[in-house]
Amino acid sequence: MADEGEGFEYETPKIPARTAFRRFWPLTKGLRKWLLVVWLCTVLAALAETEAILLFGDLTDHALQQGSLAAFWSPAVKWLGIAVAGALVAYAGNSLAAWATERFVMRLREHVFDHVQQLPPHFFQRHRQGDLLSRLTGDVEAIETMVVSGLVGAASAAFSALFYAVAAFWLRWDLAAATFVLAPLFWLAARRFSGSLKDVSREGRVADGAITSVVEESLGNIVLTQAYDRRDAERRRLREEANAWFRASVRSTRLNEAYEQLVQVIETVCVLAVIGIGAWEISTGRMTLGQLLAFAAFLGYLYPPVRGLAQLGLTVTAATAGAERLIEILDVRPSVTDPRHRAETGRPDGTVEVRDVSFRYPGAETTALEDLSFSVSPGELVIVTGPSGAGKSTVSKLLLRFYDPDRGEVLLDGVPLRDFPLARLREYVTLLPQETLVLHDTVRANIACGRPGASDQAIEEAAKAADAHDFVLRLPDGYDTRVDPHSARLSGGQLQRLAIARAILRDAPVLVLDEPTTGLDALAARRVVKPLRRLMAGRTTIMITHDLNLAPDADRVLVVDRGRIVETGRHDELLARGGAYARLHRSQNNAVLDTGELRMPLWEERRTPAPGYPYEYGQGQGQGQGQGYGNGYAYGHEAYAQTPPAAHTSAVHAPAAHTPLAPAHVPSYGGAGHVPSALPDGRPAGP
Ligand SMILES: Nc1ncnc2c1ncn2[C@@H]1O[C@H](COP(=O)(O)OP(=O)(O)OP(=O)(O)O)[C@@H](O)[C@H]1O
Repeated sequence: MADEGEGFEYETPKIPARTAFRRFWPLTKGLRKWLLVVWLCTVLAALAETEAILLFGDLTDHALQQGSLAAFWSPAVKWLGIAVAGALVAYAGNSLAAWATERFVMRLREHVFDHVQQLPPHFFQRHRQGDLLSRLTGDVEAIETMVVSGLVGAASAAFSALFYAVAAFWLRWDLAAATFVLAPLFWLAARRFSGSLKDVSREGRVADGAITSVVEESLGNIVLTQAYDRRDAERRRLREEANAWFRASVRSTRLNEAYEQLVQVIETVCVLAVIGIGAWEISTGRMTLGQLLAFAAFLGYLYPPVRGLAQLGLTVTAATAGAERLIEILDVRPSVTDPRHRAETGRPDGTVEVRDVSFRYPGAETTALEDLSFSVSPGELVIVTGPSGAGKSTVSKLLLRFYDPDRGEVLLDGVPLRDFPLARLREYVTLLPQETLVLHDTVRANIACGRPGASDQAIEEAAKAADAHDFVLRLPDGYDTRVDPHSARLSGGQLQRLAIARAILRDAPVLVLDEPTTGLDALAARRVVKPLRRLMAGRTTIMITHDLNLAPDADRVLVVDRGRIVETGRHDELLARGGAYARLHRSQNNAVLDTGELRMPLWEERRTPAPGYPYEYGQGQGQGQGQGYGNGYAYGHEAYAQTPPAAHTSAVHAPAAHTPLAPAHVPSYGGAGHVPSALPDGRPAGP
């Protein structure tokens, strides 16, 4: 198994061809009988060729040398019949071989792809995507040349070589023996070249992966490239990798060509030896010209398989370099697997408990989480916040069971997550990740992937609940409009609303939201709040976020720092405490103030005012001054429905001198002046 604990780069293992072959041979299961048929076709084709050669000798001696047309017809008809039968057999054999090899390639690719899809997040952070692509394409094909074509080719070549050799011996054993003395020269030549060829193939495969990576990364970063005019730098990066590939490719061609030419020379020596001995035999009357030509023809047929065997050795050696790269991936074990004894549970209520959890990423030096404990009751909203690198996203990875904790346990309805079948667990716990994940497919398919097989009506209802229906209908083909991850058709906020629709359709009892508003501008962030609320309603929600605008809604806020919970409580309690949370909140609000007018309406009042807290909150009931703001106001608006209005109606204190949002603006936002008159540390909020 690849050691994940050693560091951040994996070392490609060096593997002998035999080990690589054994590793992939099991994938030929079900194809082997067809490979046998292919081999039989090759044997039959070789038999047909042999018969044709013998008929050629017969024709030379009887029809040509004696000038007899009568002696021509019978062998000619036989020859033609054999040629047609041989052609049919060769056609069937080659077609079947192509079918079997392509099936193998598909099977191998699926096998590796399946495996890669189970690998933990850190694997993808440590491997370049382009390199993985090249392994799934070029390297997979290289293995085919070793396992399927290689094997069938070797078996066919070995049979043909043996067969023609026997035929040559049968025709003239002494002449055959003389030529066979030279046969080991082929083997020596192949041996001489194989080591260098393996090295150069390895370099070529690595360079190929690097080129794909550079192209992939560069295209992914095209905006940065163009905006900063990094074309030269990117070209240089490509050229560096391409140079490595160029050198490996030229060296490989040179080696192959040198081997080819050397073999040609050896063959010429053999043919000259045969002609020399043959001329002497004919001069002494021990051989006819027909026999000599037939013998030479056998040699002509014998050399390709002998050469092929040696060449195949080289091909297999080169393919081993690809096999090494695939085995390296296949040896990385998924960090979590399905349990042996599955918990028999129905749909959980959604009680989540994180119990004394510690966790360190494979290969990392420090722990990401340390003795973390908290629990969430069904339907509760818990916000996990903290500074960057505190371990917030790691919590989400453990809740989704991308990893198991090193110590402690994560439980759902009292059952450890590791006892749930993975597929079932991911049905019960839905992740809404930070980056909006979009399939290259239609809008409909993008929503439906939340629940495969969902009806169109269910999809549209989910889209309506996510406030996506209207903009989807405005797309050129409505729900059948195709989108992709870099789609310019949809804004970040719209993509996020599609993701929310997908999560609504999935209807899991537990939701993990990882920074659901990060990366969105203020207006877009506001527009997703209402759909987010609909998504969270009635579900256990753990929201990981820096954005504390939703914190007043939370039943509890956990402040995580350096992998530990440093504070826990309700938003207002924590603010009143004036500790880590209050500092985080303050720093965020400073940033909010910096962004000026647009963000102001995002200021939100608490559900219950914190006594003694130096803030003064504005009201949030304003609705619908333009859609963006209307939704923004929903931040507070839906919360009001659940809490007595009196609790939310602190006076608006938004003096013009304190804020870029002058009083004149306040009414235009529906009176929602959530404007602090002073910062928590007592400084005035305005300039
Ligand atoms: N794949 C990884 N391998 C090793 N260490 C990692 C890996 N991913 C995260 N870490 C480390 O674990 C710690 C917690 O990371 P995490 O991503 O959970 O932080 P976070 O609070 O979500 O940060 P941010 O708010 O910036 O997203 C950090 O020190 C980080 O460097």
